[in-house]
Amino acid sequence: MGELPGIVVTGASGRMGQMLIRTVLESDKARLVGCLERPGHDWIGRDVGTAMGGAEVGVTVTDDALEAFARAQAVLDFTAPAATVEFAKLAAQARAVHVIGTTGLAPEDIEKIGKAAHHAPIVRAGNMSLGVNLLVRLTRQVATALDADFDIEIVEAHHRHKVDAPSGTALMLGAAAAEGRGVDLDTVSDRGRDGITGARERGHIGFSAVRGGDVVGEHEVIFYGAGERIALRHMATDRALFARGALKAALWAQDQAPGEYDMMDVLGL
Ligand SMILES: NC(=O)c1ccc[n+]([C@@H]2O[C@H](COP(=O)([O-])OP(=O)(O)OC[C@H]3O[C@@H](n4cnc5c(N)ncnc54)[C@H](O)[C@@H]3O)[C@@H](O)[C@H]2O)c1
Ligand SMILES: O=C(O)C1=N[C@H](C(=O)O)CCC1
Repeated sequence: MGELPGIVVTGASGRMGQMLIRTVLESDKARLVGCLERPGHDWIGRDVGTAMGGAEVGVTVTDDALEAFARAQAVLDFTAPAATVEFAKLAAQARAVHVIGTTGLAPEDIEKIGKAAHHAPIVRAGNMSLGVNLLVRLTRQVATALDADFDIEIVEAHHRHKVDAPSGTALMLGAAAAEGRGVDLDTVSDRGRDGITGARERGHIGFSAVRGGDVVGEHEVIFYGAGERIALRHMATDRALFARGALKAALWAQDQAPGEYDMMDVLGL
């Protein structure tokens, strides 16, 4: 049997970074070959196992992305938009699979990532869980079945540290609802209502973001009709869910041609 695929985790000290490192270390299908943090971070030069408060694992945290990617088959990246755009370029250069969980990407970031995908497979999703990706499918299906007599509202809740809103997942759900209705999300999106907003517009899709405490991630799509309502809901209770999905994506993409993929492709939904 050949060597197991080597994985680099970016944003090693982050909430997701640490979860990804644990998931790779516990896996019998992959091995951890590198960990990245931003320049100047106090984990640089330390063994990542001891930096996380445990035993040594023989992987030193670095800020040299290209050197680390050159030793890897895949990069698991849950960091921040500017870092992810740079990592897409470098992972493509190293011909390594790039799994992107980072949310809050601007359209121009996504365009740059698309260019990098000409050289290596990139799997990008605002949510790596099976349940949420199934919820996306169900949302599209319900939105196709119901007309604009039903008002669609998407409500999401996350921990107090989250920096982007609406969440990447909420945007995936909104895109699915818009697709089901055959409309363009950008033209029907209602975000951040405040003040004298006027009555709700028929056919619009509303977004509300709640932030607080240690909520891992909750999403609800509600179709409000006259005298009835339908609610589709997902609750994540453990970040390991996203890390397992990311590793699954990295292993799946080893056999794929360069290009852009999402979790629907990975999960075969
Ligand atoms: N797709 C999913 O399933 C999913 C799940 C959870 C979180 N996320 C997303 O993942 C991202 C990270 O979330 P988090 O809660 O772990 O955030 P976090 O702030 O805890 O971690 C981000 C880490 O990235 C590091 N970082 C930033 N710039 C860097 C650079 N240039 N080089 C190396 N490291 C760098 C930071 O130092 C930090 O350690 C967010 O965009 C979040 O929305 C996605
Ligand atoms: O903790 C976060 O941040 C999460 N971000 C993703 C999103 O924006 O949807 C997925 C859920 C957790």
